[in-house]
Amino acid sequence: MSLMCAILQALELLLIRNYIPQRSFFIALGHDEEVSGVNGAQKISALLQARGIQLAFIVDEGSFLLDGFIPNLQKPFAMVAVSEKGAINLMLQVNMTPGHSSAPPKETSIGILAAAVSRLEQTPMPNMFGGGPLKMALQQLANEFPFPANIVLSNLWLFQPLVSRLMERNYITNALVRTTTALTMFNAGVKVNVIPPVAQATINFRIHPAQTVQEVLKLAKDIVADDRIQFHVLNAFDPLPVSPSDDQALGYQLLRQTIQSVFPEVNIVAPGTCIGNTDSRHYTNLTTGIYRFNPIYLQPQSFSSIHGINEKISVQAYETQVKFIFEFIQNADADPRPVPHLHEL
Ligand SMILES: CCCCCCCCCCCCCCCCCC(=O)N[C@@H](Cc1ccccc1)C(=O)O
Repeated sequence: MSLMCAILQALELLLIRNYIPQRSFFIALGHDEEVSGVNGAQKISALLQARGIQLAFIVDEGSFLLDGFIPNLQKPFAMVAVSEKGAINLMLQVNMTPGHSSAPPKETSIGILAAAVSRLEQTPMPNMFGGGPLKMALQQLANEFPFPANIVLSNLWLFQPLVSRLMERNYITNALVRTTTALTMFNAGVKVNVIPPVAQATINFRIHPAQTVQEVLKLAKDIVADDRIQFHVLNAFDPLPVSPSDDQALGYQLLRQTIQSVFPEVNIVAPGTCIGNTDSRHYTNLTTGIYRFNPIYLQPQSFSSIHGINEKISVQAYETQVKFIFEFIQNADADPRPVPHLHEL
């Protein structure tokens, strides 16, 4: 929400200064991002496609200036998400004969389903470290760590098994190395003394970039391993393609340039994966350059306030968001050629 306001406020500032852009900019603000974007972003994207429009790149929310997410890394760094996890909303259902609770059968629909979802929760999907942009990000960050972490991260060919295990230790970095399994809904029973005929549970999987919907469904079926349980895929999509982040990648380099100008204290801009989903996934038909970055600092302690209690942004952080968008639009307008990244010796 704050990013949307910052975009509008930055545009207002540009208008006040009579700014006339050289290239075309499209501002697409969907009204239903939090409930899938099907009637907003998806329709906007279809309309632009019907008008024959191709985009150089797009920028959306989804990643931040990260501060304190990796132990021993003292300084914050900017993570521009060049990919986004896929997702499956899977409904499991058990149908059993209803009856009087005074003489219950050995197993009920609730018991069977509870055991199945518990097996899913207790059996994490495989650790896929090395199969997405994360490895590249850690290699770029290596020199920011003190000894011996710098040596470990510079030699992932040797230490990959160790680092992949360390990433599992907290639930946020864990989400970067595997498909996550979240039990989000459970419905069964309407009366205290009736054995319910139907029990339903919904599981929200977020798919690691190195896996597909079909692979995750197969793993889930193998874990559940109970023919009495029906699988209903409510909706699903594969992880998003990885957008370029090399020296020629216009959108990525413009973000890097603007981050270095607005946040001079940040040394590293690294590519990453967005663990949530954004409206940007509806625009893959218009560009191969999709970048997710919100120019604010995020600390682990404020992560739980996203979609949680007391979600907030400081006035100063909001002002910096506006400044970032204001500069970014002008940087993107200045020169169509990418700004090369200067490697330090
Ligand atoms: C090298 C270590 C780095 C540590 C990385 C830490 C990353 C922490 C940042 C993660 C924040 C992710 C927030 C993404 C915003 C997503 C917005 C959102 O909530 N979208 C909904 C969209 C949706 C999708 C499908 C149905 C309904 C809504 C979502 O649930 O993903």
